[in-house]
Amino acid sequence: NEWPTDLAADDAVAITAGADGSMLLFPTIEPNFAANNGVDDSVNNLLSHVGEAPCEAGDLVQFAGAVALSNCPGAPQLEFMAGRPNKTIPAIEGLIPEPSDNVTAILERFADAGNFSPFEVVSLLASHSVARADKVDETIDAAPFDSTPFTFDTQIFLEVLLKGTGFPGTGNNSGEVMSPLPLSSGNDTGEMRLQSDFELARDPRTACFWQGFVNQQELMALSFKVAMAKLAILGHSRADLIDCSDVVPATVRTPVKPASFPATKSARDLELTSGAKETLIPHCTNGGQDCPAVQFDGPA
Ligand code: HEM
Ligand SMILES: [Ca+2]
Repeated sequence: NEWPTDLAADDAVAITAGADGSMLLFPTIEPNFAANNGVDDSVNNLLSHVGEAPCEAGDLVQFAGAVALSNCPGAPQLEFMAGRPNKTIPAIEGLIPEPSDNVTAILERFADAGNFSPFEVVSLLASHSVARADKVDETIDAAPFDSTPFTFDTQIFLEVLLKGTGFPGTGNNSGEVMSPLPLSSGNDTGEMRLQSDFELARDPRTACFWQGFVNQQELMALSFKVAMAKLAILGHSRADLIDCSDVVPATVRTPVKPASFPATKSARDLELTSGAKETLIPHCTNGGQDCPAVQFDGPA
């Protein structure tokens, strides 16, 4: 867990006061909450900068996330608003969604935290395109969620739709379900799939948004940027902050390849659900299905 983007989200969602840096200010409390498991590397990495940075911890968390992301091809250049005041008490445990939570709980949590829509929740999960897990399965380190963990692309949205075939490392971990690419080879642990990603990709409330991002790089990156701008200022009023986006580096320009099926996979492995049913064709001139028969008896 090396990416401050994860920290940026965890720090923001645990709103008792929002994106406030409390994760850095209480480094022995919040990073130990179960849902923040794995964020310790990012916190340790940033802690040494708390005193030296010309801003408060909350700003540092969001800024570090934006800078980290700029190293990933395909990522949007995030907005950075500065001026979050420091916080004096840690967040309450239980506010960050767990990978074992169901879709209802996840959507309710995001709606409650910042009025996020199901579309915005799916947009934020583009982050899992550049994510690896250390703590879900303690027997493996840096297990990626898609096959391109250094590229901010739409592979995550495609790969989570594939039929799961096995577990990397060990099975039976809380919040983990079978992934389509579980085989390990040398330092490649095999792909890990979170139960929460699996369910969001298949639930009628979110499946269409999830599928809709596959191979829609621009739409995905822009939607993520917009949702992140909202997440980053949770608990703060935009008017109280100063737009310092100019200090966020431009994203590396390496081109991003279109989404593609990993070797051995094809459209046959897709598990597509949608709330949509085949179009009903009207039977009657009033657009409905029930009207008197239009058959008349006669010689013909
Ligand atoms: C449905 C809500 C979410 C759940 C249940 C969830 C769950 C997780 C879990 C369990 C991990 C692995 C941690 C580890 O074992 O090291 C992880 C990693 C990560 N998540 Fe999420 N997450 C959610 C939403 C988000 C959001 C909103 C963001 C950012 C906008 C985000 C960004 C990341 C990143 C960047 C990592 C990888 C960290 C690394 O590679 O070091 N996640 N997530
Ligand atoms: Ca990726």
